This record gives sequence, C-alpha cells and structure tokens, in this order.
Amino acid sequence: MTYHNGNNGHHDHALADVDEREYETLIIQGRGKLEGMSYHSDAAIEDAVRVILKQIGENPEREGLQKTPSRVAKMYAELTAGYHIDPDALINEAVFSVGYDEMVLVKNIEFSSLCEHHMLPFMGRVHVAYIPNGRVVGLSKIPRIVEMFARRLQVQERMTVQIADFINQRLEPLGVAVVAEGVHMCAVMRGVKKAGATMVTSAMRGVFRDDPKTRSEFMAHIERG
Ligand SMILES: Nc1nc2c(ncn2[C@@H]2O[C@H](COP(=O)(O)OP(=O)(O)OP(=O)(O)O)[C@@H](O)[C@H]2O)c(=O)[nH]1
Ligand SMILES: [Zn+2]
Repeated sequence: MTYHNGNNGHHDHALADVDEREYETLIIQGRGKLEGMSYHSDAAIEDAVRVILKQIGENPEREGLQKTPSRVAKMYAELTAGYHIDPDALINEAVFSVGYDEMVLVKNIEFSSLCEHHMLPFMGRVHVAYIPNGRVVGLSKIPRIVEMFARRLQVQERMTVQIADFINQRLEPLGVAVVAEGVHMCAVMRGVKKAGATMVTSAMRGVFRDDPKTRSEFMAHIERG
C-alpha cells in the first residue's frame, strides 16, 4: 500500500515510495548467510534509516552519516541472517551413528541476538547438552544451531526453546538441555538501566526434564564455569 499526501503526489515519507511487492524483493536481496556470502544492502531499510536520522534531529547528508543508512541495512542483513539459513544445509548430514550414551555438553557458546521488543542487542552464553540415543551431531554444528536461532528478532525464552526443540527433532536423543544467560541492552542502556542483571532461561527435554539427577549433573557442569 502506498500513501499520498494528497497535494502534489509526493509520498508522506520515504518508505512509502516502495510498494509491498517491491519491498519483499528487496528483503530477499538483503539476506545474507552467516559466512561465505557478501551482504547486500536494502534500499527500503536505507530510506527508513534516513527518516530516523532526520527525526532524531541529525543531518543524514553530513559526511560521517552519508554511508550510515547502507551500513545499517547491511548490519540488519547480517544480524537477521538466521531467518534464511536452511537447517538441512546447516546440519550437512553431519549426524553420525555412535554407540555413546553419556552426556555430550558444549558450554560457553557465545551468542548475540536482537530483542524483538526494542531491536536492541542481547548477548551472552548458551550451554547445550544432550544424551545420544545412537546418533550424535558434528561438534561445530551446535554453535551453528545457536547462531541460526540467535540471528533473528528474539526473546531469550523462545531462542532457548527453539535450540532445544531443533536438537530434539534432529537427533531424537534421550534428552536435551539448553541454558542461556543473556544481558539485555534494552534493560542496560534504557528503561530500568540495570547493567548487572543477567537473564537465565532453560529448556529441558526428555531425561533432563524427567530425571533430577541428570539435570543436576548438567547444572553442576555449567556452574563450574
Ligand atoms: N521475557 C523477556 N522479556 C524481554 C526480553 N527482551 C526484552 N524484554 C522485555 O520486554 C518488555 C517490553 O515491555 P514494554 O512495557 O512493552 O516496553 P517498555 O515500555 O520499553 O518497557 P521497559 O523496558 O520496562 O521500559 C520489557 O520488560 C523488556 O525488558 C526477552 O528476551 N524476554
Ligand atoms: Zn528489549
């Protein structure tokens, strides 16, 4: 839909210059992968950033800001690349049959994401454990799975659950545990301004949910740092 201001056919604001179909195409062009692909800029995002710059009282044409709209557009392509990752390509058949049924734990996986409420970063660490049921996944794939769900607009709870459910579906293990610890810039830089507060979320599936001993073994591992 386009909006006209009614007098000379000019649009009210820059975003309205792009109709919806065009806008979708631009979004698709703007997508990026986590690596191995350059990020394209997105004209509609650039226009929107120029509007924001003007509205906060800045001059988008001044030297330091001239390239900012295209930088921001590329930045969003990178920070939201997780929407466009193909989970099958990510796993790349790196699921192996192994007769190992003890806990596999990958801890201190760093993540950064954007909160969906303010589009400000939240970042921290994720710890992932599972107990295989005949199948294990390539070690590097666990941080990649975390990235796929972090590089979207998120709430930390949903990111945590998505990581757990994805591993649960792909490996059908005896259990999965995911704990995320995040610091939210929307609570640090603005609003309540609580710099020291960390949010901890968890998702437990299978034996981690049903068996307190397995769960506390996992918690003991991650509390050790
Ligand atoms: N549960 C949860 N809340 C989040 C997350 N990221 C941001 N929030 C919160 O989402 C809430 C949005 O609340 P609103 O009252 O709609 O927004 P607001 O007026 O900006 O709120 P304040 O931050 O309290 O100033 C805030 O309490 C944020 O701290 C997250 O990952 N999980
Ligand atoms: Zn927020």
